[in-house]
Formats: sequence, structure tokens, C-alpha cells
Amino acid sequence: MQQEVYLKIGAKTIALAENQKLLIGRKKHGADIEIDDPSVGRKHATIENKAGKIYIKDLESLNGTYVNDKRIESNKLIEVSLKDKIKVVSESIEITLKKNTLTKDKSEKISKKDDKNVELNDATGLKQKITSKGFFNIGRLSENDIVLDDRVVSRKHAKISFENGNFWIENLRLKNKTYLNGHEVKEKTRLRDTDVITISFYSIDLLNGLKDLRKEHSAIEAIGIQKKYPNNKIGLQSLSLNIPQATFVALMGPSGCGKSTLLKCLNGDNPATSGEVLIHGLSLEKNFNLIKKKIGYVPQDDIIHKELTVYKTLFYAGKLRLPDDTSDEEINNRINRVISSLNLDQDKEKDIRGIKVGSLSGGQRKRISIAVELLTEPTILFLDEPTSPLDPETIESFLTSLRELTKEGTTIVMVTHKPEDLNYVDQVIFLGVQGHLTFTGPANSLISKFEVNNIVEVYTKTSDLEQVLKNYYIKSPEVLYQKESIPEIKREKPDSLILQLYWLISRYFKIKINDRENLILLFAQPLIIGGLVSLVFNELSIGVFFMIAISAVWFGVSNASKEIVGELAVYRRERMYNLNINTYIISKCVVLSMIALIQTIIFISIVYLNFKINTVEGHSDTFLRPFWQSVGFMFYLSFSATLMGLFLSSYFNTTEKVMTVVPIALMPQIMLAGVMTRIDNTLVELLSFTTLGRWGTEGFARIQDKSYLDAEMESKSILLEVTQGNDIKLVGSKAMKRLDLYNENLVENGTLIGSVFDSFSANLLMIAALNLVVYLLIYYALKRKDSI
Ligand SMILES: Nc1ncnc2c1ncn2[C@@H]1O[C@H](COP(=O)(O)OP(=O)(O)OP(=O)(O)O)[C@@H](O)[C@H]1O
Repeated sequence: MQQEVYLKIGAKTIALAENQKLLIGRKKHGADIEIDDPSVGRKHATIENKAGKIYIKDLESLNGTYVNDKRIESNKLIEVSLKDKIKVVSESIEITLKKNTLTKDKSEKISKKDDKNVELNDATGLKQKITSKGFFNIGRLSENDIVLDDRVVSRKHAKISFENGNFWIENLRLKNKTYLNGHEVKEKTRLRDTDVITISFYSIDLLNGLKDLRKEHSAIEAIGIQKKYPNNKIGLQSLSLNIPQATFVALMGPSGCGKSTLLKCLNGDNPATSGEVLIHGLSLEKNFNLIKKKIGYVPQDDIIHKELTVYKTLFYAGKLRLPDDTSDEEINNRINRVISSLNLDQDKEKDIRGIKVGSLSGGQRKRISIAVELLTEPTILFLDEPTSPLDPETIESFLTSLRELTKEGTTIVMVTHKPEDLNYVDQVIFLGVQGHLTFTGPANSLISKFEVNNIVEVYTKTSDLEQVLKNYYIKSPEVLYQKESIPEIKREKPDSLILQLYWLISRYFKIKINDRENLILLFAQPLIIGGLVSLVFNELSIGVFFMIAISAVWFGVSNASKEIVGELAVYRRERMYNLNINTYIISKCVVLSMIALIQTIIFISIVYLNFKINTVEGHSDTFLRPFWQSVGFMFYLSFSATLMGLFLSSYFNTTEKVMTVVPIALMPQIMLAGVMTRIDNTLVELLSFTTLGRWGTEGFARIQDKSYLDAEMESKSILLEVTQGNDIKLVGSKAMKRLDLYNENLVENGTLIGSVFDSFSANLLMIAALNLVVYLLIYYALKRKDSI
């Protein structure tokens, strides 16, 4: 049997479990019982419960510890009873010995999880229950002591134990995280009374037990937030907001006033430069890794691939976003649920799951973007102008389904320009020009607040800076938090990089396969260019190898140049979630390399067959060879060019810009290869070092020269030359003499520096070095997109 002992300090009640010792000390110095008084020592005294008996010990404090107004001797355990009055300097601590007792009887365990959790809200019960049982398991399964029915909670998630007089918290699963005061619990950590554990949107602390933060706090609170862009432009003027749970909010204002900026500050996509955003009472900045999994965000552009079917879109989103231990069956159940909650299953004749996203209407596509976000069951949805592309009829059913979501408890913040959308929302936030908050409140009081006849006039008034500043700007009462620089929200790795890579490759592969027309064009390119080369060149010469190298560069760059910029919205959204930049780049490289390999095989086969069949008279052995080495080298060039294309695609923000730059990137490959003209200027020579055109042409020349030499050496038909000093020198074979690609065409007539890297391996190494540089450039270009 155990006795429950409680300490009362002012309004606070703290349980003192059996065999527990608590340190009393000054605030912010790590004590279990913190007293906000400078006259209290950092480590002032201890109070402990030894088998139901309470002892207090003063730790040589300056201002003393008092029992019944008598200062006690330092470093001596003094037993105290119910009647005694204990004082730590000015604070009086009352000790209460509760009458009821607790047994370790198993019947105490209540099977229904809600009943069980209700008990845990009891401000004083949790500690004693943990002490009595020795530990408390927390998890999704009903057999846990604290049951949290939430997808980001593992079946057996964490454990609070009581050992050696102290409480400890440990996370039992690596994948789903437990946070202690905002920091991930990586190892078993001592738990103090003032510590707060957060798992999903639940908080647990020894004093207050379990709390569902969604019930305790507003969904979103912005306190004195302001946004300054790096160019010093103010995107948002200081403002404060409070958005209750399950509210449908429209965010409106004139064009360019900062609506998207505010949305991004509230969801962490591009955080405020000062002030604080709280999501269900938790600091967005400190708990971003948790919060990002529980909020949904659909930016202005669709965050889906039009080449995939609806089912595959949702399936891959589930695989990439849900915890790795989520079964396919569970993902399918969720897909069915989100499809029905967004009324996407109305057409009984044609199942929307099998339709390609690209064939859907604008409204349906928007809903699929939202469905992707709903898979993770977010408590807040941020939507940036979802109704803009929709016609009035579609808007009605679209907003009705969003309303339904708010009834189920989701909070929605939606940027909109459409006055008719106000019929569906509970609240409006109206921004004025240059990011000034001018209105927050129920939609039906917007017109009266501005004393106008219609919403168009609200736009007129809020577009006039002078009027806004004079009459409407709702300045934040006080700026509580000042930050000097943009807070960097630390991004967390996905559960498994390998699995993320697998699903990214799988999705990208499917996208490519489903885009039949484009695939046909991709494979028609080597047929056409290879055919032309065969047609134009009557005999194998340096020009042919130059064309092979340039074609490889062209294939790689053109295959890749639209691949990142074309899905920037998807990339940015997934990056905000848990996308790793390296797995993303590698997934692009893997799939694009497969395409480049097929193109290469087609191209080399055509050129090989052409020169094999149409040999020059007297030189029947002069054809492209060796076949597989040529394929390998062309593929290597094409892969390297793919990286170049990916760099262009990651650096620019629009497809148009990339397409303008592609020819500019290709020209040096042609001009600096040393074939068009002799390169005899050091600067130009050095520039040619950075081109695949140069290394590619030279590499092919070497492969050919070597293969002819080898072939002729084998057949012993070698050529010897008598030099000026009457030495006999091996110069190669008949065929090689005829070609002599490297020496004659590139060194003597072409580049001067060829001899500097006089080996094929050096060629390969130079290309590898270029690849490494380009890979790093892609990485940093993508990283730059994280926060603008
Ligand atoms: N990355 C940035 N750097 C500098 N200024 C920016 C940046 N992003 C936005 N701005 C500026 O901040 C202001 C607000 O932009 P924001 O996109 O938030 O407006 P908006 O109200 O959503 O506009 P719209 O209704 O046209 O979508 C604009 O003047 C814009 O030029």
C-alpha cells in the first residue's frame, strides 16, 4: 500500500511519490520545484518521501528553510508531518497527506481507453500511478496505459518509468518521435515535474497529466508576427491573430498585400522574421518537425503529377508521407476515406481512382491536391487560392466539402479573392496594402466594419495606404518576440532514406512510363539524329565522334532540363514535409539514366551498323568499335549531361527561363570541343576543360585509336616508321593510320592541351570531377529553394 503525498505551493499542486526526492530551487536553475524568487538558492533544499515519511533537508541555503517558523539545520534530514508549516524563504509549502491509498491491484486498469485517459487528466494522479506500477506505456494500442489514437503515434510509442526515486522518459520506436520540451527524446532521459512531453498534439507532464492540445488551445495563434524579406521589403506588418479550432477562415486582401506571405508564416513554409506562431499551443518554430506532419498545405500550384492516376497519386503520397510501418491496406483505407470526404466518389459509373490527374477538371484536381494532404489527417489545412480556377458551380460543391471537414474538427485557412466564398466561411482575415491587418472577425460583419455596400469597396479602401494607416490597421498590441534573423526551421530526415529513395524512383518511373507521347519522342531522338549522322558522314571521321559526343550532351540536357522546374510546387511541398535533397536528386538521376541508356544503345547501334555495312573501299575494318565501350562512354557523357540539365532545372524558377538557357549551355560544348576550329588560346583551352563536348570527342578518338591499334597488333599487320635518327618506331596499324583521330585531328589540327591529359582514364576522371561539381551545384540550388 502506498500513500499519496501532495505538496501545495501557491496555486500549484505537486505529487511526491513514494521514494521520490525533489529538489527545491530558484527558477531556471534546473530544480524540480522552481520558485521565482531571487532570495531562494539555486539548490535550496530537498524534500523526499521515504516509505510514506516526509523529510526535508536544507542544502546550506543562504536564506534558510523553516519548519514551523524555525530555521532548520543545514544538511540534516528533518522529518515533517501534515501539521507542520514549511517555509522556503518567503514561499510556504504545505504538505498534505491524502487519506485514500493506492494498491498495485490490476483491477485498477480500466479497459476503455477514454475512461483511462480521463483519469489521467487528474492533476495529481499520474505520478502516483506510475510509481505504483513502476512504469507507464504510451502508444496507439489499447493495451497501453496512456492510449493516443493518432497515426503519428506508434503502437508502443514511449515509456515513463520510475526508477531510483526519479521519473524517466524513453522513446520506444525510432520512427515516431517523442519530444521533451520541444527536443526529440533520443535516449532515456530524466523527467522533472516541470518538463512537458509532447507526442503528436498530446502533452503529458507529471503535474497535469495528459492533455489534448487541440482541445486546450486555439488552432493557430500569431503573436506580434512580422515578415521582412531579405531585400528589406516588409511583407507583413506586425500583427496578432487567434484562430479557434474547427473554424473555416477566409484570408482576403488586395493583390500583392501579403496573403501568401501570411499563410507561409503560419504554416512554417517561410517563417516570420519576428514574433511567434503557436499551433495548438506549441511553438511552430520549436516543434516544426511534429507540427509539419499534422498540417496540410496546398499552395497556389497543384502539388500532384498529372501523368499519374488519382489512385497512384494518393498511394505514393501515402508511401512518402505516412510512417513506414503503415500497411498498404491502411493506405487504401485512407485513400477511400479522403476520396469520400471530398465527394470525389459521386460518379458511380467511372471510378475516379483510375483516371489520370491530367484528365480531371480544375476543381477535381484541386480536390486531389487536398486529398493528398488529408491522407496524414491534418488538424489544420492551409489552402492558397484553391477556388481561383473554379467555376461558380464547382466552387459550391468544393466549399461545401471543405465545410464538412471543419465540422469534423479541421481548421481551414483559405486565401481567396472571391467574395462569394464568404458564404461558406466562419471568419475573415482581411489584409490591407503592404501587409497591414485590417479586419478579423465573422464574415457577416466585414461590410459593416468598413461602412461600405459591398466587398469590392472593402478592396478599394484597403488598397489605399493612407486610409489603412489612419483608420483600419490593427497593430499587434505588443511585439513580444523580437528576432534578428529569419529563424531556420530545422528539417528532419525521413524515417528511412532508402525507402524514400525507392518510392521516389518508383513514382518517377511511373510518371515517365505513363507519359507515352513524351517517351516516344525521347526514343525517336536517337533514331533521327543517329540516322542523320549515318546519312551525312560517308566515312568514319572525327566529325562522327564529335556528333556522338554532342548528341550525348543534347540527350542528357534535354531529358533533364524540365524535370525539377516542372514540379517545383510538388518538390517544395514535399521538401517542407520530409523530402531529402540527395534522395530526390538520385531518384531523378536513376530514372533519367535509364532513358539515356536506351537512347545511347539506339544511337550507337545505328552508327555502328551504318559504318559496318557501308565501309570505305579498302578499309573494311574501319568502323565504330568496340561497340560496348562506345555505348558505355556515350552513356557516361549522357549521364553527365543529365546532371547539367538537372542543374539548370534546379537553378531557375520557370520552365521558360530554363528553355532559354539550354541553348546557351549547349553552344560551348560545340565550340570548345576542338573540332570546329583549332584551339590555340590558353583561356579558351582552359574554358574547354569545363565542357563535355571536349572530353567526349577526345575520349571517343582515344577509344577508336586504341581499338584499331589493338586489333591490328593482334593480326600482326602493324606499321613501322623509320624516324630521322634511323630509329624504328611503331606507329600503329593500317586502319589506325587512316583514322589517327586523336593525334592528327585533335592535337595537331585541334586542341593543344590534348597532350596534357594524354590518356582515356584522365578523360574519365575529368568528367567525374565535373560531375561532382555539378552535383554540388544542384544540391545548393535546391537548398536555396527551402526558404525564400
Ligand atoms: N521572396 C520574396 N522576396 C521579396 N519580396 C517578396 C517575396 N515574396 C513576396 N514578396 C513581396 O511581398 C509582397 C506580398 O506578396 P504575396 O505573394 O504574399 O502577396 P499576395 O497577397 O498573396 O498576392 P496575390 O494576391 O497576388 O497572390 C509582394 O509585394 C511581393 O512582391
